[in-house]
Amino acid sequence: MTGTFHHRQELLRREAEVQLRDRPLPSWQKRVLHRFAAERDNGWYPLLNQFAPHTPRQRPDLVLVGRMGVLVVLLRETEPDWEDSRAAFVWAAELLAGASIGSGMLSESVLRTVVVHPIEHTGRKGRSADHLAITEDELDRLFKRGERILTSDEALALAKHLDSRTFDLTPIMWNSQRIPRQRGGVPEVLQEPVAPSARRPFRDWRYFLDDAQLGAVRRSYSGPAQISGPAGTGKTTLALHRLAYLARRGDGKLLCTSPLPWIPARAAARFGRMAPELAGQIEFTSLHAWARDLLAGRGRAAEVDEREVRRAFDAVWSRDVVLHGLRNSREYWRDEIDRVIKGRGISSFDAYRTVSRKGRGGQLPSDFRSHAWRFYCEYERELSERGVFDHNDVLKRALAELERRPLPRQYTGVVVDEAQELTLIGLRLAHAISGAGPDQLLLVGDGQQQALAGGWRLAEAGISLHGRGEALRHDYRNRAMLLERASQVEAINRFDEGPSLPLSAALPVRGGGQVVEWHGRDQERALLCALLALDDDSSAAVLTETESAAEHWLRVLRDAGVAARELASWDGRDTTDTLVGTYLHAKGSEFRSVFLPVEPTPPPDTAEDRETHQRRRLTAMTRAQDLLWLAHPTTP
Ligand SMILES: Nc1ncnc2c1ncn2[C@@H]1O[C@H](COP(=O)(O)OP(=O)(O)OP(=O)(O)O)[C@@H](O)[C@H]1O
Repeated sequence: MTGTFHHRQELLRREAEVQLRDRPLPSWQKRVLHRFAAERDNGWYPLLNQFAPHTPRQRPDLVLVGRMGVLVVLLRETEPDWEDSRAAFVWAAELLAGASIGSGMLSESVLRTVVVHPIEHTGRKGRSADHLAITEDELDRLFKRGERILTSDEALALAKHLDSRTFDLTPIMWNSQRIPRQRGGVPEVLQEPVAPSARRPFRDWRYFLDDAQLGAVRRSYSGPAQISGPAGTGKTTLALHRLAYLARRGDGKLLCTSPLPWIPARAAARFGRMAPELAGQIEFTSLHAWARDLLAGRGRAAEVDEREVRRAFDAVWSRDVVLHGLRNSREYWRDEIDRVIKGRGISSFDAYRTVSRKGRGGQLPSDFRSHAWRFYCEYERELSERGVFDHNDVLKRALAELERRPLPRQYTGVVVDEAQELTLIGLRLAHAISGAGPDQLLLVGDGQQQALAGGWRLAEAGISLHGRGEALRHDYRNRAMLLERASQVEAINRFDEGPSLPLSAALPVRGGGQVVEWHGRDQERALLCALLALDDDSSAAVLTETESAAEHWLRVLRDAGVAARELASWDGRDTTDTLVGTYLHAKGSEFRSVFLPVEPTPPPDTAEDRETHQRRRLTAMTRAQDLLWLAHPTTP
């Protein structure tokens, strides 16, 4: 078998020798081409640049399409400039744009740039941000390593697509007209976008996007833009692809940030699985960490002493008699200060008196604002007496610092994920970091998943979308049954900026799924049994409303011998441990199975607490891909 295989490869090599005999290529380049041509029976289709060996500097000499993707090959005696290798990549990527294969549109992640040097090359080899550099004797590496992204039919269809898009590339050793269609039909490469359907197999997000996603990845936005869409519709996926797209078209830095501190690390883990070579060009950091680093870099105090801040608040709270009477919730008044007064940068009672408090409760007496303002002033006094500042102060100071002295070098682009959780000050800071120029700011979010108090409008931060908003619709995460169940949660969207869709309007890409509505007495036993019955490779999470319930379940799981870890500190890397954490910390994550036990907390007693609870519950439910387990304990 092996002998026959090598014999066949030798025949192909010789055939290639004959075909390329009259091309004025240096002999080492011919050897490389012969080697590539010999891989045809393994489903590799080479396309040679018709100008080779006088290929323009910023073009590939060869493009090779196979099941492992598309190789953009530069045959060079010396190391090319990074601009040349990137430009060759972008040239091939533009030819590929719009190629729809089977179940989706191909993303640029199927392309890799390879620089092949003659054997005597002594310069740098190996992987860099822009390409892999090898010598001709190492070509086997290209064929033997890597995962299969495409079927053979798809590879052929893609090779034909490239052939049809340019006269610069010519097939070697294969001919689009002559290779017969294989039985079962070669998928057509369509120019028309095709919406994904449940009938198609589920594909890898790194290589396949839908037309709405790909359109937004490649679109040129003349100013700030927004991506919205219900849970699981691929907003973060799109944002990561866009970061890669922008990174490949320039050498500037990009920033991927979020008001929720754990989101950027999880996004970075995903990006690393998609385009590790570009990771150095993108900063993944929370907005607070970014602000702190800016201040520290400019010699300004920036560390928040959380414990002392809590003490300052508690001191005022313990003295208060009025606010307790209006609403006896420490969290509510903490939010009023953090999210409404300081979070909006309000610095006078007059401004506070008239500010809109959308979603913050209408039943409070009209003079509550003067009490809340006094409370806030006392809190500020406590902070200054203790010589500390809180997270809002860090954002405010960073904003003032940027106004005083802008960044020496602007980011090429800034993506803010979970943008609905920003405070107004946070939004202003993000805008100040990015600037308002073309492609500089992309806000990604979903108002139906808003978990923290908000209530601002983009215009208050000087941002205007002017129609630069897209809403995604196809849910790639939640199987149909789960989506249907989660859509029953009445989660009100208070973040009504740009286009948006409720979860009930999302279209599931994958059918089926399992929703278990457990009724019974012994919730712990039932949950453990269901968890232990999962397949070994099933990622799972137990999600709770409160921190204390999360701690409880972590203990229960560990006591039962289940490998479990805290969700709050999880960075998104693959793990076989069951993750346990709050609904809030579940943002930016997903699991095959999600368990939602019930906890002994009194139900929310105000309309806005109920709203927040519903939005958080919707977020928690939509973390599940295949199985959603919901507890309904019966009292003894
Ligand atoms: N075009 C696609 N093809 C295949 N899988 C996709 C596609 N787009 C997204 N996915 C997958 O769908 C899941 C949800 O994507 P993502 O996390 O980007 O959604 P999201 O809209 O940001 O979700 P949420 O708002 O709930 O956090 C992920 O597993 C992602 O890999």
